[in-house]
Amino acid sequence: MAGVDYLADERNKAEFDVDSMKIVWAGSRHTFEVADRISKLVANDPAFRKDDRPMLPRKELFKNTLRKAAYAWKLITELRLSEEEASKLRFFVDEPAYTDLHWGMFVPALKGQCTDEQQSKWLPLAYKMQIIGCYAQTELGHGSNVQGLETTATFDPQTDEFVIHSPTLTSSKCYHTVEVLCTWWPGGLGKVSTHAVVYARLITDGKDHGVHGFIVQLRSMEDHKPLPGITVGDIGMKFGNGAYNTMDNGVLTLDHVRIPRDQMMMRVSQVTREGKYKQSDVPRQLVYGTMVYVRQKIVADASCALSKAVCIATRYSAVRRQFGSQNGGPETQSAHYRKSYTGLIQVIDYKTQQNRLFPLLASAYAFRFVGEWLKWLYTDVTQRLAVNDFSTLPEAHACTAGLKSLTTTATADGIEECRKLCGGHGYLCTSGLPELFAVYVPACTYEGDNIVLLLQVARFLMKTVSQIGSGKQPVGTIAYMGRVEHLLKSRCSVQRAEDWLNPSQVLEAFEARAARMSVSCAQNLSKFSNPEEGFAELSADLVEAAVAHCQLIVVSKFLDKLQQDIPGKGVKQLLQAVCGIYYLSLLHKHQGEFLATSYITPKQAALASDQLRALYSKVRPNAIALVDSFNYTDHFLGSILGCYDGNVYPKLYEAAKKDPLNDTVVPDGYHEYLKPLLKQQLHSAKL
Ligand SMILES: CCCCCCCC/C=C\CCCCCCCCCCCCC/C=C/C(=O)SCCNC(=O)CCNC(=O)[C@H](O)C(C)(C)COP(=O)(O)OP(=O)(O)OC[C@H]1O[C@@H](n2cnc3c(N)ncnc32)[C@H](O)[C@@H]1OP(=O)(O)O
Ligand SMILES: Cc1cc2nc3c(=O)[nH]c(=O)nc-3n(C[C@H](O)[C@H](O)[C@H](O)COP(=O)(O)OP(=O)(O)OC[C@H]3O[C@@H](n4cnc5c(N)ncnc54)[C@H](O)[C@@H]3O)c2cc1C
Repeated sequence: MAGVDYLADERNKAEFDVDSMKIVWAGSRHTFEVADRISKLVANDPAFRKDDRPMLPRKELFKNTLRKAAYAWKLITELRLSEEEASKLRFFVDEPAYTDLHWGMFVPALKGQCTDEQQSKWLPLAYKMQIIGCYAQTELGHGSNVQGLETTATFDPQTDEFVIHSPTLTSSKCYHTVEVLCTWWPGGLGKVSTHAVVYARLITDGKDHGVHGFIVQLRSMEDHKPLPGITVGDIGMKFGNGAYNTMDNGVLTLDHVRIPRDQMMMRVSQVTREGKYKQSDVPRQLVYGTMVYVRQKIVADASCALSKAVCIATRYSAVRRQFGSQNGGPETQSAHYRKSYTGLIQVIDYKTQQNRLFPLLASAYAFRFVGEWLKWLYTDVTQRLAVNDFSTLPEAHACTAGLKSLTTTATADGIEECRKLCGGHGYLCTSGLPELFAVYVPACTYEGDNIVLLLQVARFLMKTVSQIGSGKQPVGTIAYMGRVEHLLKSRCSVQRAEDWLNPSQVLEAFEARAARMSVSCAQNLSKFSNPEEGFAELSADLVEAAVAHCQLIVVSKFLDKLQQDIPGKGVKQLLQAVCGIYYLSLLHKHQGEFLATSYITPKQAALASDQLRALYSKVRPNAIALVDSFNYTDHFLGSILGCYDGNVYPKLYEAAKKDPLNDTVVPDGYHEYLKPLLKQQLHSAKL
């Protein structure tokens, strides 16, 4: 059967040019070519094998990751890969490792929070990986509440050093009942990092100046042993087999560890030789800058994880057949399927399957485009910060926080839905979906718990509403609040299902819903004499208003994308249909909010559902081509159910045969545990 493409008929149905769509998905022809080349390099190199991951014991798994990371670094240096190529290599190797924290957080923290002089000392070492760093912020007792961190950095003017110390019960500041309040969670900390950016409360002359970042050396550069005063290790196994267990998330206690004064990251504020605390002109929030950077990256990654799951579920839904007539199949079926599956229905043709799958397919595209836009926004804010323009920082914070929350929640839920869409076989590790879910789901928690982040968006929204009428015109993603009077009064003008394809109508519907929910929250808040109390009491409503605002951003960026020139036969038309599925499925899911805010009528909601069904039919023949456009190799997908040729069943059978349990026909343990049991039954039966 080798070489047969069981999805060929599906591919032949496509009404658009897949090669052009691949470029749209990648972002540009150049990005496509880089990704295509690097993905093949990884797929064809046995050193990057990953199918054994779920079966390896932790120590072996971890050592294997160290080997892969060292080998990847060798390739990067020997092949002189550019930054873009190296990051694609990491992406296609598809294994969380300490290098993520080194490149993704340690280096950005040095860049964003160190002075030029400090950068010139630390960055060259980090770039060459002569030091390996992690981002040590979260403590056992504090993660979300960064202001509440209890590790201290006390300046000692005698020696010109900071004394970094983890609090214990003996510390007057400790309000917990555990004995040691250590740093807990940082990736790369447990076993690898030589250095860490540690966040601690800065104390000078007995005064607490709040949380600041410090560069702390953890391990000897000679023998990798922890330096005096430092206790460090791994925090133990995490959810799932393989999965995030390739990462050494760590625990760290610092017992009066001394570091030179110039290892405080001093871009935002400084401590002088005399111990004087000085604040630069830049806002204090820049201490949180690394998180803004990483949240933006996480949004871009969401479309990758979701598209991977959707690719698997879509291909398998076209392969899998259930029920249907036994008397002859549709003419479009391939010879193989005509023979073996005559008349059975491909599960992708069930409307319920489409109703669960196609909105996820659409979300993968939507998150791709909003991720591209967010990258642009982040670049823009960085350029502004460089010339001391801090005006767009609050919006950048709200957008990165909100979109990180929205996209990771939808992606984690979407991966699990894809597992269910694959029926029983989705539960097999060889489907790739259990590991994908286990690796992905902590994204809802790390870099800010998703609810905590939505509450940040809600604060931003409430602030914006409170400034309406003050003369300060809202701009950017919040500009619609400037038209709030109109949005509160307006009514949806849809009369026929097709009217829901009108972009300005759709945009107004999402703007009106978001504006009305925010204004309603603000009105309710104003009834409280203590605003903080009101905010806490109304937080569930505020989170919903924040979600409405973030969904509006995603919808508007997808619609904006469709305004661009998109070359390739049928590509734009298909993307219009995909975009329609994205916003109409949201409208359907949140119908209650659109109706409750009285912007649409029940009749108009019903017309939206009619249009959504019509779009499912439009997308159905293109579904396989739409997931082929992600251009994922079988290695990257790591899924038998999602393999390109659709030859699922023989591969499942072969993989099962290779399971270690099948190494012997009679299992280990038979003689100790089964035989005596069976003998005993035989004996008692005889009695
Ligand atoms: C094996 C093979 C390997 C191959 C190797 C190949 C080699 C590698 C080559 C290349 C590789 C490249 C790889 C790159 C990979 C990159 C991927 C990155 C992976 C990431 C993995 C992530 C791991 C996880 C890390 C973490 O989790 S770190 C810890 C994160 N912690 C949090 O997020 C805590 C959440 N809490 C907070 O953010 C805050 O405390 C808060 C909730 C925002 C509240 O802050 P607080 O000050 O208390 O609050 P407020 O009073 O509400 O706010 C005051 C004020 O500030 C504003 N604000 C708040 N935050 C920000 C901000 N971030 N920016 C700007 N402004 C902010 C807020 O709005 C308020 O403003 P106003 O006063 O104006 O209202
Ligand atoms: C896999 C993984 C990797 C990580 N890597 C790192 C790392 O490299 N470096 C690092 O420093 N940290 C890291 N972390 C830690 C991570 O950043 C924190 O776990 C995260 O910020 C959430 O904080 P928390 O654990 O304190 O959750 P908590 O805040 O304790 O959340 C518990 C619950 O309380 C709710 N909650 C909390 N505050 C509020 C509020 N104000 N209002 C309403 N509800 C609230 C939350 O929604 C949640 O439901 C990692 C975590 C994980 C899981």
